[in-house]
Amino acid sequence: CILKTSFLDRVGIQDFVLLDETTEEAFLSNLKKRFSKDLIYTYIGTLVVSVNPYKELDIYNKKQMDIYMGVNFFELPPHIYALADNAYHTMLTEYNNHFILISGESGAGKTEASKKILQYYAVSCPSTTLLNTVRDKMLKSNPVLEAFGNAKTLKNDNSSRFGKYMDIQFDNQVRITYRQISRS
Ligand SMILES: Nc1ncnc2c1ncn2[C@@H]1O[C@H](COP(=O)(O)OP(=O)(O)OP(=O)(O)O)[C@@H](O)[C@H]1O
Repeated sequence: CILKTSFLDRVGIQDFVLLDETTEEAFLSNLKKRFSKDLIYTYIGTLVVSVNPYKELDIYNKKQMDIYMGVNFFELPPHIYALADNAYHTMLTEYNNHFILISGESGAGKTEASKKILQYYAVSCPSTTLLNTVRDKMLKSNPVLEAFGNAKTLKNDNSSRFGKYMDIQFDNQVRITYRQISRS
């Protein structure tokens, strides 16, 4: 069971900050060790390093979302949901804007990561029937954007041929009220 495996995530070092040696070899060896056990996420403090698994992992579901909801960032094994949850809850406590910057080479998994984050917010944020429309639009806009803006390249069969800036706004009851996507 993946859920159990996640809890018992003891393969390699979960946070590169804790590596004894700060060499490229030690970094890559830790990443490789974790990747061989399908542990694609590793922290560097509050950064998340993600390696594209190129296969479906059973770590993106409602059960996993519930586990990460409202839990301290470092209490559970590294996950993109922990990052999303941390940004959301820091926004609530600090009353200011937050951004998640996703970067990496073509095919690294940036688009997929952004979708996982959106899905997390769609499921975990409070909602109403009216606001569900915003949520649905938020999730359903991706295939349309990809249909027009993606193309097959040597590196990625579904490569985004545009930069993406997503703006998600919340009302005073921290419900998603608006989402805007800008392309460049
Ligand atoms: N977390 C993941 N789990 C399973 N497969 C993934 C994951 N992330 C990426 N992939 C696979 O890798 C492919 C490429 O990922 P993605 O399109 O997100 O890369 P990208 O970094 O956005 O690339 P580009 O810069 O070219 O747009 C996806 O179509 C998907 O098949």
